[in-house]
Amino acid sequence: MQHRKLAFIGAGNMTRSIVAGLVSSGYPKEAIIASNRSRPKLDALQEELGINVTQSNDEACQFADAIVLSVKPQMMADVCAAMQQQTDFSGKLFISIAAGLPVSRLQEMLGGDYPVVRVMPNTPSLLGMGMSGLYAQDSVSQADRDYVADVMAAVGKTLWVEQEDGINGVIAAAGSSPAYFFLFLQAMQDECMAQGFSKDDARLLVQQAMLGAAQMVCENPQLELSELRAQVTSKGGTTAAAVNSLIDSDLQQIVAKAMQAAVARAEEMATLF
Ligand SMILES: NC(=O)C1=CN([C@@H]2O[C@H](COP(=O)(O)OP(=O)(O)OC[C@H]3O[C@@H](n4cnc5c(N)ncnc54)[C@H](OP(=O)(O)O)[C@@H]3O)[C@@H](O)[C@H]2O)C=CC1
Ligand SMILES: O=C(O)[C@@H]1CCC=N1
Repeated sequence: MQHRKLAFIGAGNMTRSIVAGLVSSGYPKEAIIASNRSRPKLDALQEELGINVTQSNDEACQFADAIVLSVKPQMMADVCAAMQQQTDFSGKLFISIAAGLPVSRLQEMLGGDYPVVRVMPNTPSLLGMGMSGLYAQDSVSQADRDYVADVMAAVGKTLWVEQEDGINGVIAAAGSSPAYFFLFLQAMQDECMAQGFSKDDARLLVQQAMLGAAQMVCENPQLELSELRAQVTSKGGTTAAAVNSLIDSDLQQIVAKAMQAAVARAEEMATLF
């Protein structure tokens, strides 16, 4: 992989997840810089990961060949407007991880048709277990595409989408979805506790079941998910009772509605910011 100088503008949860994954995969820490409005997150990144940090977005931008735009979508316009006053963006590659903001809007914010790759990552990148969707317009060079794909592959799996609105589908399926799984597990943990387990024991039970199930999914690509479920479900047994209860409560529809809400919000954000 090329080790271009890489800047992260905004050092919040997602930057931390990607940078930690990158550093542990061997990306040189001297080649990474992060900027942030306030100091504490920068100090933690410097101390724990050894990367360069600054409170000046301009300094980060000037240091780098590739710039990851990692502030909240509603902050993006102001951040880009301020940076373009101080820095010549020629020759720089932009990587936006912001939900909702299309390339055309990002280029407007940047003040020119600079190459932009949109990436929709998720926080398990921290552990090298991320899932990122990528999109670029045809004008983005193969070298730039390969670089961004390599960076994200260092922290997890990647999937290119052909159409830009595919990124909103990635948000619903992978960017936001760790939160759905955490919510599901929390509900299970709460019920375990209601059934008499301590909080720690309840967590152990549900997290290990989730991990084992996820591993079985990954290691059996030839088996449909419904088949894996069938293997747990004895006729007239306990799993059938639980699964039928979920089906009767229309889990399928609940999940579909939640994912559609994520897409709708991403579409709305494109009009708001
Ligand atoms: N969290 C997630 O799971 C995912 C997030 N994303 C996207 O990643 C982006 C960042 O999200 P996330 O990391 O969760 O958000 P956070 O709020 O954790 O991080 C945003 C960071 O930006 C900093 N910031 C705000 N204004 C400025 C500024 N003017 N200059 C420099 N830094 C600034 C904030 O600093 P301060 O500490 O001072 O407030 C904060 O640390 C968003 O666009 C989001 O859509 C994409 C996929 C998944
Ligand atoms: O909630 C959000 O908007 C961001 C994008 C995907 C995950 N977090």
